[in-house]
Amino acid sequence: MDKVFIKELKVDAVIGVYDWEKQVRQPLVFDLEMAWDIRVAAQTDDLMHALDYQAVTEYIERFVREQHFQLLESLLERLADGLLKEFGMPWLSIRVEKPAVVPQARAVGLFIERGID
Ligand SMILES: Nc1nc2c(c(=O)[nH]1)N=C([C@H](O)[C@@H](O)CO)CN2
Repeated sequence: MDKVFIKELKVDAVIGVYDWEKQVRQPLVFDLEMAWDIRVAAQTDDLMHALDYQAVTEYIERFVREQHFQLLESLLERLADGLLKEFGMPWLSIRVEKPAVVPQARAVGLFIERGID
């Protein structure tokens, strides 16, 4: 299946298990791949038939701004569910990095795949 992707989308979030993390916004970096058959969009040259990566980006920014979780797991599971329902892609993968929060590592994070490719 064809894929639409978003790479290194930076969004500030209130996220974390520790008290200090509930008082600040920390950067998260998202990479997404979303399955989408691009042929109808290509034939019609019409955004209406495309998976609009700008609209997906704005959905993620709004979701992360409005929802506060302790675990990245909680954020990612709900975000994936929301994207599948809102945009109707059959499959997606999301990778999220929390940079510089664990001093020994450049970044930590998660990678999930949901739906059917
Ligand atoms: N699997 C996870 N491990 C940890 C998380 C998380 O969200 N998922 N979060 C933390 C802290 O909030 C961390 O970001 C600061 O040390 C620890 N481990």
